[in-house]
Amino acid sequence: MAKEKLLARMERMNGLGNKILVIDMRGRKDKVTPEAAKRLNGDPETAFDQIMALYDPKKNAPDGWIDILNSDGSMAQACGNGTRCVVDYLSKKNGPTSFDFRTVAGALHAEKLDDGLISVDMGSPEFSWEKIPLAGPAAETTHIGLSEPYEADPALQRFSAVSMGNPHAVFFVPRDVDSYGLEDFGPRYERHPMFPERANISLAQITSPSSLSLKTFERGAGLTLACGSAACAAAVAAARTGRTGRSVDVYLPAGSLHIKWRKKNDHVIMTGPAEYEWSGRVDPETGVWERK
Ligand SMILES: N[C@@H](CCC[C@H](N)C(=O)O)C(=O)O
Repeated sequence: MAKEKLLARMERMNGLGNKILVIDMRGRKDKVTPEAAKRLNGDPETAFDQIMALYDPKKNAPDGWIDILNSDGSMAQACGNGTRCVVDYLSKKNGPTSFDFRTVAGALHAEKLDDGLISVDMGSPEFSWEKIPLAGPAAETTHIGLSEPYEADPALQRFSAVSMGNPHAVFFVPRDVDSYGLEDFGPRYERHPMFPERANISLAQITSPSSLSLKTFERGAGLTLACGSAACAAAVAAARTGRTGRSVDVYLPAGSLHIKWRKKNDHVIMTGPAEYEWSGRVDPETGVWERK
């Protein structure tokens, strides 16, 4: 008789509505495959924005290595909301409150705070066109003119580019972020020839020197209710262009994230909630799953 495959523990969570699956791969040799990701996303019960696959600790990552998969099966270098979900999962299970992970983008430190919120050190932003990356030289990445094809509205023809480990284009808009039809042009902008690795496309409306509203069409996942790395990118771009200070609340449909861009070490600290929904088990190769 064929040996039954050992399923991996899977937690359905969300970070301000950003749909996350945490898959605990510690103690295993196999990997969560892009095929499994696509299958899980195709099922309405497990459809997600990102999978956070937690592997055994590696050098300089005492709490584990994290692979991030988008819902189209592609890999991402950063996921702020997903990182908070991993911290919530581990702090409930084992009790610790301070974590050091690693991803393809490097070290990732996070902490569960006394009030239940979770802070993630998202590292330093990068502004050079090669690192974002953009397709060609841009001396000043604070104000970049989008080449055609673009939307008729002038606010949608100029962006700030930031890498938070992953590529972000932030368009500062004068009106409510919901009034622009991001769902229509997001797919085209995500794959615009100026972004060789595609990009997360955000609309940001400044609402005060310490707050902004944000809507994001995520690379590899589409329109989502929240994107933590985009919140960091928008906050950094806003401060860099003098629109806000370095400490802001970023408002999303399900609540807000606090973003602080530290002067002392250039790191961006994102603080917000994570929410558990349900638990299950999954075959990481095929994406066949069951609810506990
Ligand atoms: N939702 C995430 C960002 C996920 C990665 C992104 N789609 C990409 O491909 O870069 C977040 O909370 O940061």
